[in-house]
Amino acid sequence: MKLLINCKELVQLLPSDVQWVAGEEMSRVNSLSNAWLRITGEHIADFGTMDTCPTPLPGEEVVDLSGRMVMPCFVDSHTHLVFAGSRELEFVDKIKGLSYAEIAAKGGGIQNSARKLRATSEAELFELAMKRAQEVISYGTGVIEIKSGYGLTPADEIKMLRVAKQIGEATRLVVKTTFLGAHTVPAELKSKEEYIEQVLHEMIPQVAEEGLAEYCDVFCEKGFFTPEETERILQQGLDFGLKPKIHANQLHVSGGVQVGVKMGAISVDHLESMGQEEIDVLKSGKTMPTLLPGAAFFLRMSYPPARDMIAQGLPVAIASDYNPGSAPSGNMQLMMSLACVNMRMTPEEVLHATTINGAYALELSSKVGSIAKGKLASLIITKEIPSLAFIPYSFGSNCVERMLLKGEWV
Ligand SMILES: N=CN[C@@H](CCC(=O)O)C(=O)O
Ligand SMILES: [Zn+2]
Repeated sequence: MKLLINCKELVQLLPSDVQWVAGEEMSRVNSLSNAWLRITGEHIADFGTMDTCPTPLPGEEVVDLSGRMVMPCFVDSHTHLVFAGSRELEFVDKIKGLSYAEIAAKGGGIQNSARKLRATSEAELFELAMKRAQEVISYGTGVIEIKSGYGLTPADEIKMLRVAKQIGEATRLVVKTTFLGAHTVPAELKSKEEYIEQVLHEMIPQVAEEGLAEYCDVFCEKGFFTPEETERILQQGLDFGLKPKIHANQLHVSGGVQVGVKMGAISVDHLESMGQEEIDVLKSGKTMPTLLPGAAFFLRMSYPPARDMIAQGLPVAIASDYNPGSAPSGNMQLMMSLACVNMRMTPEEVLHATTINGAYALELSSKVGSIAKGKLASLIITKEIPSLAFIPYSFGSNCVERMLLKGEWV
């Protein structure tokens, strides 16, 4: 048991039955000043203001957090954390003027990561991913989604998902895994149809049988997979118990949002290219629009229209998209800063987007994403900072002093 006392503020109090926070509501965050919080096992047992602070129980660890805020951990609902090697030479190509599509066309991009991943053993991949996992924890992440998609063969996709699962076993992170075989067509195959057949009839059944993923994702984009192909793949996923997610509308208005909502996708992610029609479609469904400001920043693309979406009553989640090509950072505090500066979201809005709305995108709203009795005690203890707004304001700094994951210090 642990009793945190003299907390400057408990930030983001929301009952466990709140699934997401949308529209105007995103601008308000419930907090409690000068507070205590008790942890029993992995969970938040209770909390209140210091005038009601209970007497510590025998053997209970009491921690004085004067000056520090306590917040729910970040929920990073979209990452490609398992990868081999880096792609900084492509970064230099981009600086010199090549586009994402041009780099992909000359064998770079996802193909480059696939070559590197196939040449890396499961044990090495695990070591690399563990370092990244530890780094993102130090920046406040406690729940993370990890995709496959750099293997592009049955064996290598399976290898990636096994490593992703191992990260959940070797750390106190909550890990959710997503099969993204349809990330691109591997260079060695002549026809896309041949690869789609492999995804449908070899990869999805095997991933499902081994229980390696909960979600199935497709890169729905010109030059990658069409909306019709996306639907076929996601339907096969559904038939095998994998729920849909989509990489949608990153480079073009791709039709991905429409397919996602039609298929009941848990989230559609990226959304750099959006029109009113896509916003209207999202309003008609329960799919979480997930914005990835790190990718827009790194690829120097226009940002998703977060203000329009929120003004029209939608929720939005923010995730890092941590990957070696388009977003080589898993720092969710930096994502908050990018969202505030480039999408004009307020600190309160980005807090909802990186906690409870990310939790919805992983079907975990009743377990994480806010401070509530019974939720997991996966919490950020900040440094001595003046306010919530200081976190996105002080971009590039780490405002996290310590992390508690599932009730334990890490
Ligand atoms: N857009 C597709 N997939 C990744 C990037 C993949 C890569 O360049 O390695 C993304 O989410 O941005
Ligand atoms: Zn991605």
